[in-house]
Formats: sequence, C-alpha cells, structure tokens
Amino acid sequence: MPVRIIDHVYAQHLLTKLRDKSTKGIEFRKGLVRLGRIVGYELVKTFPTRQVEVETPLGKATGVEIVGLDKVVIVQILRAAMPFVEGLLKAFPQARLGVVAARRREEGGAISVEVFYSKVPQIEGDVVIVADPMLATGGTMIKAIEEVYKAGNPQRLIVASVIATPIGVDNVLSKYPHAEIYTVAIDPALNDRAFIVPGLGDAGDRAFSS
Ligand SMILES: O=P(O)(O)OC[C@H]1O[C@H](OP(=O)(O)OP(=O)(O)O)[C@H](O)[C@@H]1O
Ligand SMILES: O=c1cc[nH]c(=O)[nH]1
Ligand SMILES: [Mg+2]
Repeated sequence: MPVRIIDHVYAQHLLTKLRDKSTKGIEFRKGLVRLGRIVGYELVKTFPTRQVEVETPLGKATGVEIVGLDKVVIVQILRAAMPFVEGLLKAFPQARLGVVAARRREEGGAISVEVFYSKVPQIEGDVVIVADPMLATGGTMIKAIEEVYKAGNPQRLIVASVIATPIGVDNVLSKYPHAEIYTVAIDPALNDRAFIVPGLGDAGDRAFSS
C-alpha cells in the first residue's frame, strides 16, 4: 500500500478551492487547516482499536478505543505545512511535534534543498507523520525523513500530503520503501521550475500572502 488517495468528497472539495487562483490569503490558509483535519481523521482510521468497557452515569457500555495515539509524532516542514499541521492536530491533539525548516533553491536549472533548522523529538518506536502539503520532486520530503531517522527508528513512517506527483512519490519510495504516503491528489507533471502542474502554485507564498 505505498500511496493512498484521500478521496473523501469534502477533502476533494477543499482542494478544488485551494487550486482556484482566486482563493486568497486567509481563505487559502484556512483551507489548508481544514484539509489537515480531514487528512488527520482519515489517518486515525489506520490505527488499531480495542474494545473497552466504561461506566456511564447509568450503567456499563462497551465502546472502542484507538490504540497508539500517545505514540504519534508529527514533523512539520516549514513553511507550507504550518496550517496543514494545525488541522492534523485536531485529529492528533496529543501528538509530539518536530520541525524541519527547508527551502528549495534553483541553481543553474537544478533544484536543491537546504535544511537550515531541525528539531525532532526522540521517536524510537513511534508513529511519525511527516507533513508537507506539496510533494513535488520529493527532495524536501527525503531531507525531512533523514532528520527523522537521526532521532530514532519509527514504528510507522507516514507521509501526509495534499498534492503529490508520480516522480515525487517514486523518489521517496525508492529511498524509504516502507513509507506510507497519503495524499489528496496526484497531479501528473512538474514544470521546468519543478512546480506541480496543474497543482495550486506556491503553497507557502499563497498561505502566507507573500
Ligand atoms: O518536493 P519538492 O520538490 O522538494 O517541493 C516541495 C517543497 O517545496 C515547497 O517548499 P518551499 O521551498 O517553497 O518553501 P515554503 O514552504 O517556505 O514556501 C513546499 O512547501 C515543499 O516543502
Ligand atoms: O508546485 C509546488 C511545488 C513545490 N512547492 C509548492 O509550493 N508548489
Ligand atoms: Mg514555497
């Protein structure tokens, strides 16, 4: 199960609004928060559950408890992941958080990625969700995952994205074949500046109005 598309109709609806170039500033940012929430709730479905008994004020009830929520670490890749992670945290409010600050640079027609700050908590045996709305070439995600492995070996490595490309997915999976990639859409192409086409443009710039 290398890539799973989150085909929830509300996720698809929100993504369409984000793609629309007339969706500006705060509306764009709010859309990313809402998408993060839905992606989070879809990810929760992949966790094991157990039956538990609780005492209600009037008697006993049998219910379901999600197992392992206390083991979740979310790693956000600055900057575009910030609103997306705000949404993910609605589904994983007790998650510990890591941060990787990265920027893509164009040098002589080639794209390179610079990580200029990284702080990831100890993650041995944890479920790590690395969040970035855009998985274009996959270069940034690969660098972020390298930072994750410096902090320990996760039990599960989940990549949470909004738009991915086939090449980005292949690049990540060729280095980390066990990564579980969740995305709302896969777009076909990259342009000559490694932007996703049709994509939604520059997610960081649109979210932060620069
Ligand atoms: O898969 P890749 O080809 O590496 O591209 C994806 C990265 O590009 C963007 O970051 P950018 O460098 O624009 O930083 P920003 O989030 O601050 O805008 C985006 O937010 C991803 O992190
Ligand atoms: O299309 C793209 C590619 C990388 N980063 C973005 O924000 N958009
Ligand atoms: Mg950007």
